[in-house]
Amino acid sequence: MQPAALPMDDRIPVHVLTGFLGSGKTTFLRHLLGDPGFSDTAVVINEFGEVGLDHLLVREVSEDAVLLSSGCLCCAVRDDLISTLSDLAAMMRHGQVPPFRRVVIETTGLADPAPIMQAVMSDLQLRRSYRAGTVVTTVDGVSGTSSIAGFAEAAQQVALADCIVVTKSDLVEPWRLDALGLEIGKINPAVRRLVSGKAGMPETGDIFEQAAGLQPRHAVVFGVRAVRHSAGIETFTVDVPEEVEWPVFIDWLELLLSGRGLSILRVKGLLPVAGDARPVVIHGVQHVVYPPEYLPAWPDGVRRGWLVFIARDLTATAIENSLREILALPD
Ligand SMILES: Nc1nc2c(ncn2[C@@H]2O[C@H](COP(=O)(O)OP(=O)(O)OP(=O)(O)O)[C@@H](O)[C@H]2O)c(=O)[nH]1
Repeated sequence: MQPAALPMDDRIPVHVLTGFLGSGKTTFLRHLLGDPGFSDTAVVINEFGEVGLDHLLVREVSEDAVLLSSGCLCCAVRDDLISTLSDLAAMMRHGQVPPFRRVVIETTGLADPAPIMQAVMSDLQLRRSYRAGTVVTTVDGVSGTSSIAGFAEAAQQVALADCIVVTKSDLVEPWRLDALGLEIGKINPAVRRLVSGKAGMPETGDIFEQAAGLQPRHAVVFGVRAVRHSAGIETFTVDVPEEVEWPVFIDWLELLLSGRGLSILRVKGLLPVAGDARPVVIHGVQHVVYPPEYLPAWPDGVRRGWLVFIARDLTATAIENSLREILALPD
């Protein structure tokens, strides 16, 4: 006798997009949201740092991004995540947000995805509306091997992935990608692996599940106050109130990351640059400074820059003083 078919689970899947600091989560998420099949996606972004940048970049492709003051999802603000998801479900029921068919949580670069999933799925109320989805982990093609070897967080993100996207393939030789693939295989042998790069992003249709629908999307963003995370990693923000000369700044940043890239895991922010009215988006990941990008306008119309650093075993004061000196910033 054939077993009876299981009833369809029509609850909304909650997917987690994770990956180590600067590995390309937001870039990949923007690529996903640019696919019409993902337009009915609610996005929850959790940032590690005093000021959020990712939601500004995601808003470029998903207009309804909202910033919530919060902390790291895997260790500090699980209750906020639960109430956000519960509010979203209620708002959808009441027609206050466009209907969505999936939720994607972009974690911080240091998050452990397990407690995030567990928090969602162990809440009886939430389980009525949501089911556990897929964990997708971005692994940096440039620095992935050293991050996996040096940071338990990076290895854990690989271990728990259902799908891994190796990013930045345009920046590394194929043999290095193969070597990284071997490292990934040692931790998570069965995982599905995709490769992406600026020149060619992977087909995204079924990355979480078969995408469907063309509804408007809705995004909710978590921001974070300064917190101390594991393994001596700290985050701090330097305000840049005055415009800066680009050549002076970029020389300073390149010098800093080439010398201290092992300690400075991530730097990002918005900069007011002389001769350009737009906010210049700064990205540095370990030793690498990425080409600047631009936002069309300043958030809230205020031309005021800031840089968030995520660093290990490095005093914030040293960097702040050096930046203030080079940019002639007030104390
Ligand atoms: N050349 C190249 N650059 C990339 C690629 N993916 C991401 N980047 C760049 O890498 C930098 C960091 O990318 P993000 O998408 O912000 O990384 P993230 O994982 O969201 O960063 P955090 O949220 O701070 O952990 C940015 O300058 C991106 O433009 C890629 O495939 N190729």
